[in-house]
Amino acid sequence: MNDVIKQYIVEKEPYYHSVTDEVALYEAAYSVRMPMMLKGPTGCGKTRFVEYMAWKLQKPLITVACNEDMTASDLVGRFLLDANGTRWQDGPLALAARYGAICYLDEVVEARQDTTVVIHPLTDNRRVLPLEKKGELINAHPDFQLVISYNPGYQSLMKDLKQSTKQRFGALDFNYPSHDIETEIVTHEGGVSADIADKLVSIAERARNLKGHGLDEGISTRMLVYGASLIAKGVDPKDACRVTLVRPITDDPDMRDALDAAVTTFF
Ligand SMILES: Nc1ncnc2c1ncn2[C@@H]1O[C@H](COP(=O)(O)OP(=O)(O)OP(=O)(O)O)[C@@H](O)[C@H]1O
Repeated sequence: MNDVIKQYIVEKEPYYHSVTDEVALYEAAYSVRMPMMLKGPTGCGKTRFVEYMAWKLQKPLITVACNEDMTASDLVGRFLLDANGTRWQDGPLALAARYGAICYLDEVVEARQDTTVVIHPLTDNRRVLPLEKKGELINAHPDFQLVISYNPGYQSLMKDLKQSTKQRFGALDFNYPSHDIETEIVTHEGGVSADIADKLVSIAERARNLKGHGLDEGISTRMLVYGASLIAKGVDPKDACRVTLVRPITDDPDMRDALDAAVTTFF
């Protein structure tokens, strides 16, 4: 394997608790190098899943957190000026395509429209990435795969992937895990007892019922792990819940009261 890409190998097995058959489905998709879309709310395990899969498949993983200022050049690369003149620097997508990594574009819908143009020829049978400024066409390495994440809750008509983009991907649905699995995850990741984790998950379940009734998004597994990690450090559970579960998610006083009530039911 090329030295440039070696640093992106996931050395240690990431902790990932599977939820259904997503591991087998992803393996099958990777075996035919199908571009994949991981759909689901924030903090429900999509990034951890792709890290785990990269480790399992022993393929390097290059992750890009997309944002609205991101341009196609940020993905593809650009000429840099240094003491010796100009030199080309591959962007993360070019690196992955050239040397054979899994490239994970987190929340690609946030990026500007011109970025979707560059992923199109990579995600059909051409599997090429044109570096227009450099005048080069990269034929993707056989190990290359593109994975994107997509949060259906955030999309509006103004900002969504076009059908011509969506239809280039296979998709896996993610959601908050079932009560027992989420309890195991919070126990493991947060370093608390199963009893405490169980209470945190129960609070989240109540809050998730408020989604669409005052809350835009549910309390995520990530937030529960944060809460657990404060409790594991000796913070009073009620305070830990306020800091990690209630305050970040809403400023609405009525919603905060409703969430506080859920916290006091369990702690
Ligand atoms: N199935 C799971 N197995 C192990 N850990 C999990 C799982 N689901 C969630 N987690 C925990 O929740 C945290 C957040 O998950 P992750 O970062 O994968 O979310 P995400 O869906 O990628 O969020 P975002 O869309 O905001 O990037 C992880 O760091 C991990 O601690």
